[in-house]
Amino acid sequence: MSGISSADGRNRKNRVHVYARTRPTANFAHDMLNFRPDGKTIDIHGRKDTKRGVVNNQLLDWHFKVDGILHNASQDEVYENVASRMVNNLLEGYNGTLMCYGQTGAGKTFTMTGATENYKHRGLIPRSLAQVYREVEDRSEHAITVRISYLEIYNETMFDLLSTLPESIQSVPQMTIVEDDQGGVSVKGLSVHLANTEEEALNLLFEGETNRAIAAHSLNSVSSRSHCIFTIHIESRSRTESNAKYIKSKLNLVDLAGSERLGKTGSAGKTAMEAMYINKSLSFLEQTVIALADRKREHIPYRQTKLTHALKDSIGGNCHTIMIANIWGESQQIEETISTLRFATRIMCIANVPSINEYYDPALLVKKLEREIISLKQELAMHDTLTNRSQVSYEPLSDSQLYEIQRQVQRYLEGSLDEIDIVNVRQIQAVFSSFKGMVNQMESQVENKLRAKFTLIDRADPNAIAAAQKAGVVFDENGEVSYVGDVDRQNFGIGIAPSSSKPASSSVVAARRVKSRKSKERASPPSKSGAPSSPVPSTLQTENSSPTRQPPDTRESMAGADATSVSGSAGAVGDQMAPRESTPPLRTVAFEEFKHEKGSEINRILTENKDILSQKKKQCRDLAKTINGTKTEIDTTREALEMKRSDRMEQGEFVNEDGETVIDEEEFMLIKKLKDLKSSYRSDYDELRDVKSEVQYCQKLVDQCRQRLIQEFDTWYSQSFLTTSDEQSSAQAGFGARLGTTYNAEPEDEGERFERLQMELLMENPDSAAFYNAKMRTERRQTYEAAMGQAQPSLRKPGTPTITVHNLPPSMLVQY
Ligand SMILES: Nc1ncnc2c1ncn2[C@@H]1O[C@H](COP(=O)(O)OP(=O)(O)OP(=O)(O)O)[C@@H](O)[C@H]1O
Repeated sequence: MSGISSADGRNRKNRVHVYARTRPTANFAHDMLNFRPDGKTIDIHGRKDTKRGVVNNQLLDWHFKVDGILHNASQDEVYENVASRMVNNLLEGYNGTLMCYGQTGAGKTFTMTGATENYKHRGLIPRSLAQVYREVEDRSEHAITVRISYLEIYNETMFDLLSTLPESIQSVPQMTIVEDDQGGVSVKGLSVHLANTEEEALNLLFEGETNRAIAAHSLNSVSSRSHCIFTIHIESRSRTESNAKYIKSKLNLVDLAGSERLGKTGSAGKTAMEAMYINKSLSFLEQTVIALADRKREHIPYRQTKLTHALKDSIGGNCHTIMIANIWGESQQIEETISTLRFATRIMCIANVPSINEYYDPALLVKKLEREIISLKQELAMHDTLTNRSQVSYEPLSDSQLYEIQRQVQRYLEGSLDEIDIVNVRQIQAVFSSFKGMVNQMESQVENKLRAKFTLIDRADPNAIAAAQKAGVVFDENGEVSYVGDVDRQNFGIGIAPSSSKPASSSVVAARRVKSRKSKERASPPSKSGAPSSPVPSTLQTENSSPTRQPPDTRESMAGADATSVSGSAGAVGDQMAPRESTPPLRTVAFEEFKHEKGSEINRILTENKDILSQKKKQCRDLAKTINGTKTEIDTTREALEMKRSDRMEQGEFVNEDGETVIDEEEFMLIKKLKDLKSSYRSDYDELRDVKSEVQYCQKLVDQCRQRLIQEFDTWYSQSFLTTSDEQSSAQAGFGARLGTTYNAEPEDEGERFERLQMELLMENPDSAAFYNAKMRTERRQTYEAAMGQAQPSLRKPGTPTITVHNLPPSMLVQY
């Protein structure tokens, strides 16, 4: 009978590799051990020996297939075949593990460390170190540090072979195996030594060897009874690229304790105990290997012993792993050989996917990103220069820039500015935040005003509801106000609390104590059925009848809350335009109509001025482009001229009889060109200054026209739709519907009224920026009006001649 042991995944590239190395012996059992010519298959023919027993009585022939057989191989050959590539990979950032496994005396230590007396016999560790330092030297573009650690596991206790040896096992400093987030393993308490040269590294190896615990053993007087892990740690950073990336890798060179079975050693006492620990850890290593090879297994019993735990990240995973199965080819050792090869072929089934261990230094990464930002900014600045947007800056906005943006937003809201100049993202953010700030400010102003006038009734508060009901307020089944009793209407006004003042669930009905109210006639009497049909002002009707309450313009609805006649947000446009006693049209809708009828002349002038303004702005942009082009040409010409001059100086100057320097034609042409360019630069620059002044002036005219249009509209609107003084005062209080809209008989202009209201509101806090802004605006307005004098177009009387921007001397604009 025969059986063949091999790895299921032997054709897979990414798996643990195994080489069988034989210990040379004069008594090699040629009749039992045969190596096939493929250099990979070992045939074993067992003799039935009932006295000694065989590994498996059923099988007499075994065939093991490994990755290579190193029979009578020199240390050099072993290194070249097994370790050389792995060391190369180590320097590239791959982790690697090289293990020697086999029975006591099979040559594990000889393979790993070698014989000290003969240089030729040095093992894998010193040879690996030599190659590491050769590679370090060859990779001068990298700053590579090499560190060494040497761990021994003896009877389940860990020793640091590179620190002072403890006097007894009790005084061994505690070391623990720790795992990081990426599954990496390290031994806490194990010293890791920097080794700058090969010599330093070899010294560490010898120091560790001297410290290695050695127990006398019946089979071999120098046999090691412990597992030893010699680790070379590499950290490599590029010297040329100043990036944050670096690699960190390690190569474990593991000399496992002898794997022979307890019975064979014939040991007793302390040595028997050692053998028990060794067998236990190797048997757990075997279990771990079996579990790792089984892809369905979820739990891998790494932690069962120190050995498997310490090697957790070194067998399989992202690491290159190679095992050398040391065998002793004598007939007496055949069972151990079979056992070793069995284990070795099992470990071949463990898959691994080696990968480079790259890390990022956070501090360097931040620095790198900062540098990248700077260079991107420079690139953007260059781009802006090329596209004539040189005024764009990517630095945080200064206080004065923020103030200017705030001012522009304010003017935009007032309607005196058409566009806000934005050239970069920071400005967009600042504009939005300015809008947000102003909306919040206005909301709280209106809310405060409402709170000053209304009593808010919380729907969740039964006492408040009862008090309101007592006063005549009727609530429907949804808790909405449906009716306000006639008697108490004299004392209570009704409104809806602003949505921002309370959460919707506890939203309130607001009842206001008013001085007097004569508009009872507007409230319809209760219907015949007794239920109040439409007794409340139109706002309430709209609010209550709407099945899903639309979010109206907050300011409009807040203004509406204060007035019985309001510009409601519901209803079709056509409805809004029809003059109704209780519901005037939406101001925006009415304004559109006004612009095309009553205010058409003012609107025409405004449009005309806006067109001129946009023409002037375009002219300004074109001129700036030309000027920038001329400037670039001046620079280039100047540079060429300077080069020409320095050439002339180098060659020696020609001077005529009058002592004047003689220049050649080319230099003369350059001088002439430079002169012409400078002159056109100057004249374009002057023109630009004038056009800029005209733009400023045009802007003012447009602003003024717009103000007049609004003012005229306000007058018309209040005369057409709002009749009683009571209603006018109510509408005035609702100024938030459109900033600064007024309904007085002698209307203030929009700006004045806004300023007045803002001043009133801000008097409580005169230090605030808004107060300062309002004050500044008033002063500016006064200056402006004084400067304009009679030149101001009268927009009240259509047909009055207006002054267009063309007629105004730039000097006057500059003064302004
Ligand atoms: N390939 C080899 N060439 C020459 N000598 C060898 C070879 N392999 C082993 N030996 C010799 O065999 C003896 C035992 O080897 P070694 O100590 O390396 O065995 P081991 O497997 O490490 O044993 P233990 O498990 O007890 O540590 C040593 O004297 C060593 O020099």
